[in-house]
Amino acid sequence: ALQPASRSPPEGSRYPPGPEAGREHYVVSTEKVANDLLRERGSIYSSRAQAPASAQLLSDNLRPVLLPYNGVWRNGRKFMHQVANASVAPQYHSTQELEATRMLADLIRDPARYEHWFQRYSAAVVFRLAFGKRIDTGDEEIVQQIVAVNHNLERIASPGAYLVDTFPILMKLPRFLAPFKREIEELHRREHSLFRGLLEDVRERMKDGTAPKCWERDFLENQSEFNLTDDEGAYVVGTMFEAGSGTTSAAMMSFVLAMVLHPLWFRKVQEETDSVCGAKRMPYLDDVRQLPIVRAAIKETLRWRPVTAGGLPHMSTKDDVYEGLFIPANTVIHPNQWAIHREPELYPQPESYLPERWLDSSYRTTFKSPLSVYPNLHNYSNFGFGRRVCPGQNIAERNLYLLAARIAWAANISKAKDEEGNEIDPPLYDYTAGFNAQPKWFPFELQVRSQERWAVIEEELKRGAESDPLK
Ligand code: HEM
Repeated sequence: ALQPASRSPPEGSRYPPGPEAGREHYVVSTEKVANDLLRERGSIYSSRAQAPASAQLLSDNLRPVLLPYNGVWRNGRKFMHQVANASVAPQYHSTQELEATRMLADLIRDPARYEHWFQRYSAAVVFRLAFGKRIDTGDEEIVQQIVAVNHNLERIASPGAYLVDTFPILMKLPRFLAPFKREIEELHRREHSLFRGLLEDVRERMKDGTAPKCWERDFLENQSEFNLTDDEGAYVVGTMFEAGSGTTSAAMMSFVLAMVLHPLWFRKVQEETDSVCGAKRMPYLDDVRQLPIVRAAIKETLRWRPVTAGGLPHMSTKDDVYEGLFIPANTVIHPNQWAIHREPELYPQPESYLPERWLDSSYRTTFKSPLSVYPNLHNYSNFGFGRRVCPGQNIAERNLYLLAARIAWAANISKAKDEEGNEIDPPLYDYTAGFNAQPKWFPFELQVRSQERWAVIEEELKRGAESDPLK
């Protein structure tokens, strides 16, 4: 369950282990050990290794996801919790529902671009919450810039991308001898001015009373309480947006893959949404309580194809002993989610997509009642561990249920057919290697279930546009 990693991070992990010299790495492959160390001993195992290229040069020690266990991280974390949890209150339901309707309409009109729609609308939800702006009427250029920031982070944080992560002594080179410094610092300037620009934009709109309630405004109104500088606050909000959009869309792509490969489960999800909502209205967030099959299908998707497959590594800050094993300070612990979610004692037939393991009481290690509450994603290892656990998990959870329920309610999904009418099986595992593991584009068919349902979507689009506070 706890294996030395001989300095190589697990497959799928895209965050670098940091300066290598003499550093120990352990890969954790059971939930118990991950919880024992990262959660129960959270005061020791909640830091991150500081890779010079991504944490220092690109982020200037401002990006919360990469920060060590220090005061800036703690202050940022408090803010993130507060705003993310406030954002799932009932008055924000319509925000997620409106964007979900838009996504559904675009997906039905042009299913082949499903990757684009998932990305765009996962981003749209967080964009609204973070900056009080609609992504479709907002500045398209800003959206593109944020996508570029994400790409840069992924590239620069990839293990082996920059020699300076292996030999931190290279940081001592003067700028004129270190092209990598000039290159990455330029990228930092760009992302810094983008994040600050978004903050200043809300500050300006607050002056004339046109800034809607959003995370940036919450920050500016309570800045002294959160004890964060303008730069720190801008990075907290900016990187919540960054961490929140790609992850949710990656999970949705795996959900569609699961449904194409398991048509019986897709049928069950459809039957459930039909029995709760009928044909005359689509599912809403308030219906989620009554949709255990939808929740199970999502939970099983995340188990079967965890988004952060290699897990985000934590680093210890003190010497420790675990079951007789000495773990020195500054050890990097990789919670390998791929393995954690395939522990056969907890998940029999781990390679199979079996939503029933969350719904049927004969699955003793996973089933929990009542089904109006379980399954859910609370404390689910997919979102990490302990003090570093994903602060956006509640937002992600609602988005995933809502999108899954609505796709099933609105459309039929099936395998694509070749010219001779034979079904095309999408590959079981052909995933991107990035930080967010997602299936590469695959063909499938998606059609609206009836004109009646399409009319409901169009009506809802109209109604949503009229009542949208950001219109
Ligand atoms: C399916 C969707 C998502 C998945 C699977 C996911 C997963 C994760 C994981 C595994 C971590 C690392 C936790 C650890 O170190 O133990 C993390 C951290 C983080 N996530 Fe998420 N996440 C998702 C959605 C979101 C959303 C919607 C937001 C924001 C609105 C968000 C914001 C963050 C931030 C800011 C961190 C860094 C926390 C820190 O280092 O203290 N995530 N997420």
